[in-house]
Amino acid sequence: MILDVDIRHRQGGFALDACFQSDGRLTALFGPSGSGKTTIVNAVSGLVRPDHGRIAVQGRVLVDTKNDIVVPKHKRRIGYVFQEGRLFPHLDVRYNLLFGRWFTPRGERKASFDHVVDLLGIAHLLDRRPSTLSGGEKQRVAIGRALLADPHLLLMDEPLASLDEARKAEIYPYIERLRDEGGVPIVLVSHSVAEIARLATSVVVLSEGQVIASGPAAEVLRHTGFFAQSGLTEAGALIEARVSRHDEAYDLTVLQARAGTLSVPSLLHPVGTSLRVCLRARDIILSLKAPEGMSALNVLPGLISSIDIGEGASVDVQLDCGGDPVVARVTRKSVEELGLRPGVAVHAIIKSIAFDPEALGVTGGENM
Ligand SMILES: Nc1ncnc2c1ncn2[C@@H]1O[C@H](COP(=O)(O)OP(=O)(O)OP(=O)(O)O)[C@@H](O)[C@H]1O
Repeated sequence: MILDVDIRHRQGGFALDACFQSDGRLTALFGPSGSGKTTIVNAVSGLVRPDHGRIAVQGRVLVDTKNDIVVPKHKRRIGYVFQEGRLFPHLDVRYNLLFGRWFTPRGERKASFDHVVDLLGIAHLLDRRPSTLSGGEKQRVAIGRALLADPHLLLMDEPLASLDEARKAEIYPYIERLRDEGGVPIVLVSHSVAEIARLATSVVVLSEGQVIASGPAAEVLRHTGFFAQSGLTEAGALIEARVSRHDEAYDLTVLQARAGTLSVPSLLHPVGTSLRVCLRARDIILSLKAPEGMSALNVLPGLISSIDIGEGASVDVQLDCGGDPVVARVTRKSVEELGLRPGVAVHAIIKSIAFDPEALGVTGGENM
């Protein structure tokens, strides 16, 4: 197990009671403001000492209050990347990066400087001072500095929150590479379901200091009810698809998933690239018959596997489309009127516009 957390902690009027395990290469902690994400991250890094409980990282116990174990912060080998990079302004990028190693025992310095620099695409920045870097570049250097300390876990507390959408889009591919090739598991605090849909392999959802869901990203994200307080509109199914061809005449790219073929606005990824696609539940409508005379390009036949009835007018209809899970958020009224129930064959109709290039991530193939 990469991360095993079972802690209780009180601060002011707030009570945290969090229990979850994660084996993911990138675990996202999601929840509304004040739900306890930073408190958990601080307890793992050693900035906060939980009142009760246990924390283990890669099998190594960092906190076990029953047995009076509290490993000091500097011995935990946890990398931390803050919202604002916190680089040393008087050192150039090279020395900021090298600073990361100083606290790691010599025999345990395994991360290769050149590999980390290459992974994060910062070779051309090595002689520059932080004040001359863009926000995204600063964050890449901050991530590099943390990695060069050979951490057992990398904590990222909303590392992209201060960046605009364009800068975020620039840095996502580096986080994907880090997840797939970096060799260090990551915990990412995020407010954005779109970001989680793109990056996470596991998700922990918090609400008022409690864990309300945790598990593989594809499993958690397709239950939109977990995201009711914020991010409901972005939740949906994660599926893997390969670029099968580019249709230049119509500026479209055709993807092949187990569920069927999907046409999306033209992508730059070469044929054969494996992509993670988020099919947002709110962008899908269901039809009992194969639609005709419709402008929607993407129609996936499937069988209803279950219906999640929660509070309110909407429900999640979970489908099995050729082995890919797909979820549609529809009204309870439609469920009744169409006679939807498990086992019924339907067609999921997805508007081409539902494929947001920002929600498409390159996947190493084992990240779902
Ligand atoms: N030192 C403290 N003393 C008292 N209360 C605190 C302290 N630090 C945090 N809190 C409270 O604990 C709760 C959880 O805070 P935390 O920062 O973990 O939430 P969060 O989910 O990370 O929120 P955000 O997304 O806004 O960063 C909040 O209600 C906060 O006001």
